[in-house]
Amino acid sequence: MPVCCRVLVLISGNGSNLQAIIDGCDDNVDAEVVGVISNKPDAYGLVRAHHAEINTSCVIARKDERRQQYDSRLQQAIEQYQPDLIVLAGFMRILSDEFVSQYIGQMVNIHPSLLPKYAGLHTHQRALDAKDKEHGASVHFVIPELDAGPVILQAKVPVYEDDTVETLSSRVHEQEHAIYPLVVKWFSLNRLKMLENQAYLDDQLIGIHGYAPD
Ligand SMILES: Nc1nc2c(c(=O)[nH]1)N[C@@H](CN(C=O)c1ccc(C(=O)N[C@@H](CCC(=O)O)C(=O)O)cc1)CN2
Ligand SMILES: NCC(=O)N[C@@H]1O[C@H](COP(=O)([O-])[O-])[C@@H](O)[C@H]1O
Repeated sequence: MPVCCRVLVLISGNGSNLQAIIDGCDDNVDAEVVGVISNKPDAYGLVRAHHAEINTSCVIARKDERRQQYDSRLQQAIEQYQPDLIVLAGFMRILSDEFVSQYIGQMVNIHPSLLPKYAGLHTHQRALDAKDKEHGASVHFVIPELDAGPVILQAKVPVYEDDTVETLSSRVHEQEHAIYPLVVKWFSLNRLKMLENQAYLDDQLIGIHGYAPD
């Protein structure tokens, strides 16, 4: 029985969020990680995918390659997996506007801050420098503007006076691993409901016109 939601995960590094999503796609979730794409050949997330018997691809940036050229190769790799949901999980490349515009509503990202605070890089250090009392993680839809897409789910953590980037990022990571699998489940349930509604409408059209649209 094919799953309702085919999930493709893009990574650049350790893949702890990938692992949380793999572990979260259990019998209670009608979703499956069908592939992992990395822009770094030594990303440990590729090892995690191999252990889970998930197909992988590497799309490595070439010297002096324009962003659009890279994205075109990335798109070819993505299309092989025919995903319903594309999950950026520590994928450390800014994607071109035309590339992202093809996947609006189908591509999500996890960002280590309480967006709209601290878009971009080095978020934990920035929160410490600002002496913030709270920090966290955000899952958002990806749009061309960096880290500016509609937020789907956030998790907050306290910031302690003796925190370092290491202690704070570890506390944020724990919350990331809780919320990202929830977002995958939410997206899968929404897709299932959409497919059921479409089937209902097709049945109604057969009743009215004697046929369903192609
Ligand atoms: N068009 C978009 N692309 C990406 C988004 C987005 O919202 N819109 N989210 C990012 C993820 N991200 C933070 O969550 C992020 C990733 C990478 C960078 C960045 O500056 N990358 C540099 C290279 C850095 C490196 O190689 O270490 C770059 O691409 O030049 C900022 C934020 C994913 N893409
Ligand atoms: N701007 C993007 C960004 O910084 N993403 C961050 O990269 C880490 C990847 O960890 P992982 O490889 O262990 O999932 C995560 O903490 C994620 O929030």
